[in-house]
Order: sequence, then structure tokens, then C-alpha cells
Amino acid sequence: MTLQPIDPRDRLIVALDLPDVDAAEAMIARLGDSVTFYKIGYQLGYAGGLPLVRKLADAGKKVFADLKMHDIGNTVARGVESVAKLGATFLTVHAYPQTMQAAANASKGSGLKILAVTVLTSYDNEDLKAAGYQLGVSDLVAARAQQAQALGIDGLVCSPEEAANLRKYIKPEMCLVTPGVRPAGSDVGDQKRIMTPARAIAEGSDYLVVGRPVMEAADPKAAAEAIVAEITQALANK
Ligand SMILES: O=c1ccn([C@@H]2O[C@H](COP(=O)(O)O)[C@@H](O)[C@H]2O)c(=O)[nH]1
Repeated sequence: MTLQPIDPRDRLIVALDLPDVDAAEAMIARLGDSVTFYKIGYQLGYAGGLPLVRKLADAGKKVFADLKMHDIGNTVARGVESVAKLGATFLTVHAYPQTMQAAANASKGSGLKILAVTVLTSYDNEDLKAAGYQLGVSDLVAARAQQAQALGIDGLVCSPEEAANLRKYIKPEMCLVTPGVRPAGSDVGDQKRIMTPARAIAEGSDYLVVGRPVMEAADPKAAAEAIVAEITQALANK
């Protein structure tokens, strides 16, 4: 299978983690052509931001609906069908077998790609233990990645720290979407498994999700352009 090359600009997914639609639209205008791929998650989605998925898609942008679905299979399937009608490119579900199976079946033929969230990038081994898991981060990510692949999921959300290992055994067409990306010197915040944009690309990430380092920058457009430049350079060095 020949994989389509991904435009370096499309590899940066900017998380529109903002309180309302007005703030999001002002940010989108400010970012202009520097950003081609946006993510809408809980904060904006629950503040009336889901119609923005269609608006952005109609304006030629790609949209990642980061809704992290997890429910009984029938509810997940109907939810996936609704999101597919919005024109999103990616939708997240948690990496539980029933949930992934329902989402993979419901998205077939729609053009919507399902990403399974393996282990949140704000978790380390201690957090997993506190949540009742016996496996550590790298083993749980690997186990969930294998299940996701077997169930026909299109891609994985993980930290760039896991990308190189996952690349050894997942199909090349399965994409790796990695939050937990921090340009050198920027605040880590609540993220625990992080890498710089250049390192994330070198390790095998396909798409980098970045929120606060762009949203909270004095000049968000310059911040986004600097990350795209770092991605472009890292790809050239590969
Ligand atoms: O494991 C995960 C899954 C999703 N996210 C989301 O990505 C962005 C990251 O934002 P930053 O401000 O760059 O930390 C955010 O919307 C998360 O909900 C994640 O971080 N980790």
C-alpha cells in the first residue's frame, strides 16, 4: 500500500482549547494560513463549539473532534454517525474493545477516521497504578495498540515517547497522533510524557497536537509557524 505524504503544515494540529465560539473564531482569524488542522475538545465542544467543525471543514480546514467517546456500543455507534455528518477528519474514542469495535463499524465508509486514546499523556506509571491498572504505561499502550489494530481502528493517540516502539509493529497506514508536545522552554503544565516537536517527528509521530503553547503565546501565529518550521526541519533530517 502506498501512503500519501502528509503536508508538513497538516502535521500540526492546534487544540482550540478556549472558553467559547467567539474566542475560537478570533483565534482562527489570528492564526490565518499558519494552521490547517484544528482540534475541538471538551472545553469548546461543551460551550457550543461543535458546529464549528462543519464551519471549519467548509472553509477547507481539517478538524479533529477530540470527544474521547466511551459508552455502551450502541451509543458509541450512534455518536460516531453524528460526528461523521459534521465533516470531521478524526474522532477519538477510549481504547476499550467494545467501544473501539462499535466506532470502527459505525465509521466505515464515512471518511471519518477513528483514533483510539491509549493512555492519556498526563498519566505516568503511578497514575495508572492509582487508577487500578497493573500494567505500566508502555505495556498498556502496546496492548491497547494491538487491540486497536485488530479491531480496524485508523490511528492511535499516545505520547511521542511511545511512537518509536509502536512503529515496530503497527501497520504503516495506522497514524500516530501525539499530544504531550512542548517546544523547548515552554511550560509543561499537567503533561507528564512530553517531547519537543522535532523529537516527536524523529520518533515517528505523524501528527502533533499542541494547545497551550500556541493558545497562550503572546503571538500565537508566530508560535504555530515556529512549530511547523521545526517539523519541516525534522522531516528533512529523517
Ligand atoms: O492523551 C491525551 C489526549 C488528548 N490530549 C489533548 O491534547 C491537547 C493538549 O493540549 P496542551 O495544551 O498542548 O497540553 C488537550 O486538548 C488535551 O485534551 C492530551 O493532552 N493527551
